[in-house]
Amino acid sequence: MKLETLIKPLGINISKEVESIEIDGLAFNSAKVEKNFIFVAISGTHKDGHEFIQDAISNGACVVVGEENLSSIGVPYIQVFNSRKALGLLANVFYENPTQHKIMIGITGTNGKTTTSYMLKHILESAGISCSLFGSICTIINGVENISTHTTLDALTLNQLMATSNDRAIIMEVSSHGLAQARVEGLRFDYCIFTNLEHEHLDYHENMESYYLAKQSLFNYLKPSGIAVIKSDSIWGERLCEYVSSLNREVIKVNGTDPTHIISNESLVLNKRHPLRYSINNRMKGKHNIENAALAFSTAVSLNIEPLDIENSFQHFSGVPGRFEMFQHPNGANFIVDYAHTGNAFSHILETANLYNPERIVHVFGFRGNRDVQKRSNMIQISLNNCHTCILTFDDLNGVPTQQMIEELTSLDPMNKCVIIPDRTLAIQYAWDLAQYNDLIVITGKGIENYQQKFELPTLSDLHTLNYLNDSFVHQNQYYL
Ligand SMILES: CC(=O)N[C@H]1[C@@H](OP(=O)(O)OP(=O)(O)OC[C@H]2O[C@@H](n3ccc(=O)[nH]c3=O)[C@H](O)[C@@H]2O)O[C@H](CO)[C@@H](O)[C@@H]1O[C@H](C)C(=O)N[C@@H](C)C(=O)N[C@H](CCC(=O)O)C(=O)O
Ligand SMILES: Nc1ncnc2c1ncn2[C@@H]1O[C@H](COP(=O)(O)OP(=O)(O)OP(=O)(O)O)[C@@H](O)[C@H]1O
Ligand SMILES: N[C@H](CCC[C@H](N)C(=O)O)C(=O)O
Repeated sequence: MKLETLIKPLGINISKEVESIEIDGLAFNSAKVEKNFIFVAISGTHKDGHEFIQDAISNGACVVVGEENLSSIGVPYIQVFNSRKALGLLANVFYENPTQHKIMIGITGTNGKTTTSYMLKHILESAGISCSLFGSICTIINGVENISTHTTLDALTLNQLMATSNDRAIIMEVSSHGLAQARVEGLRFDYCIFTNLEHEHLDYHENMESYYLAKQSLFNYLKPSGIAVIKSDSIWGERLCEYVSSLNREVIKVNGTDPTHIISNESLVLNKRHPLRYSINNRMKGKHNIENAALAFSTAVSLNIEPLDIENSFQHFSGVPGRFEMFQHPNGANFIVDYAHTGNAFSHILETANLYNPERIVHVFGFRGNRDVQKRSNMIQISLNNCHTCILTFDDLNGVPTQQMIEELTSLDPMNKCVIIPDRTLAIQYAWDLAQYNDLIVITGKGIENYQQKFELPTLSDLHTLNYLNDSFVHQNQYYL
């Protein structure tokens, strides 16, 4: 493709000679550059792509796009205001606007994106609309599933993959990181859905306000005919409705679920346009899942799918891997595996668990390393308020040293109210052994993820020396040795 065509949406003038350069590909990582590629230099969180320009040129870059004011780099250089945005726009043109004829649905919010996306895919496919799915668990394109590396992939990969989709609709989760990093730049949505906003990712975003603004920015990508479907009964939801209206885009407000049917057949009351009560047989229990179903339901109704067909489709909905999945212990105790990793999600899951009237609730969970630490004590408090036994364990450490994580867990539990078993397998084993008929064991944080990043536990004598073997560690010894 000629550079002239490629850079049109950037609105930048270049010489005729440069315009005629033939481009064979794009890369934003110097190691991935090949002959006749454009290299887009991005100033990132850890590295600065501008420092790799010469590597990129050695690998074959014939044009470089970047933010810095550079000259004489050896190949034509195009300076832009925002390299990440430029990457999205270039990728979209290079892959020939792969989504222009598709029904594009983007879902954002702290919790519920994956669940809502699975529900919507199921409803749409039951109505004969094939869907590609991009999200935290996997990408599914033309029915082929691949494990995800990110909730929202980078702009280049997104466009590359979308160009391979023969499906009629694309349903994608759009994370706040994805929005802040312009990973969806160049895409346009027919529907943008907002689930909720809770304390999360404040390791990355400065505060709730900037976290909200990142989420809000998804709605800037609505087509002029696009529709926002917003869970509106919160301050953030209300504010978002006002914002979208100010953009002159249609808003469907979703609220009003019926909390009396949380674990039986659920009912949901939709927006003002459809003030009807629908009853769905949702195998995913909990008020939060009624909310997710209501968002999926409202979007589908707006796509002209008959409410009765939607109700019927839920009869065959098999749920979402790792989200409120129930299993039974041979002795009759029940297990719930879930992906809850915020205080609000804990409230939903544990309140739902309590509705089963178990003898005891035992909760196993940890905290991913190098992520929002401010949310942790609230999560422990909610767990302690709702459970008989809380077992704190490791989630993925993400580079945090084991001893530091042990220290962090112990300091979060100064009164030794929790049992601390760092090795997650042993923590689950402990809960398994503890479980008796009518108990409910809730394991949260990793959901369907069937791996645990490798870590080396300190030896028992190290723990003694470091004085970590306080009361909460007592139970661990028998499993640790
Ligand atoms: C903090 C963060 O989000 N980082 C993401 C970001 O990396 P970055 O741009 O900051 O990269 P960097 O390492 O600083 O490098 C800067 C630039 O130098 C380039 N470079 C670097 C080295 C080199 O030799 N040559 C070279 O060209 C890099 O390719 C890059 O363009 O862009 C990369 C490409 O898209 C992502 O892989 C990377 O995700 C990291 C691994 C990550 O962990 N992200 C998480 C936090 C994330 O995005 N999570 C959300 C889900 C959140 C939710 O739960 O809602 C997600 O959407 O997955
Ligand atoms: N509407 C909701 N409100 C509050 N909590 C929810 C809601 N939906 C799901 N949850 C909780 O959040 C967890 C994650 O749900 P889900 O995977 O659907 O969200 P997500 O937004 O995709 O999260 P992530 O981006 O971290 O993968 C669930 O396992 C459940 O505990
Ligand atoms: N098990 C993890 C889930 C992380 C969710 C993911 N969306 C992220 O933060 O990258 C936790 O308890 O924090």
